[in-house]
Amino acid sequence: MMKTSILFQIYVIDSADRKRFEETGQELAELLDEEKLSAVPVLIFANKQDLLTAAPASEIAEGLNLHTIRDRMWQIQSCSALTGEGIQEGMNWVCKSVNSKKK
Ligand SMILES: Nc1nc2c(ncn2[C@@H]2O[C@H](COP(=O)(O)OP(=O)(O)OP(=O)(O)O)[C@@H](O)[C@H]2O)c(=O)[nH]1
Repeated sequence: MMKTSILFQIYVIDSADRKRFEETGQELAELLDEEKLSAVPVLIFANKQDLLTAAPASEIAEGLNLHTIRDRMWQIQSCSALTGEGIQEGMNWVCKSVNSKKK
């Protein structure tokens, strides 16, 4: 029997916790450096968008230098785990990316 494994990464950021953006950026960079997971699609959820204090996804993307990622597909999706907003869109992107890699 042939075994296939589907790999992807999901990273959840608290968009309202600006104090931790720097730490978050370092953690994400380490995650992306992980050799074994190179080329694996990565979805970044910019969570807690229901809060007025939340930084917009575009600002987070810029702060984390996401546009410098070249070795894998990536997507940042604003969402709220509280209201459910954006979760489906994010998961759709993951499914699409995983499928496009299989071809
Ligand atoms: N307003 C709001 N609160 C959220 C959202 N998602 C999670 N929370 C709240 O944030 C708090 C932390 O959530 P956890 O699920 O414990 O997250 P965690 O990453 O384990 O938290 P840390 O221990 O801080 O790293 C909880 O009180 C959640 O209810 C969201 O989208 N909006």
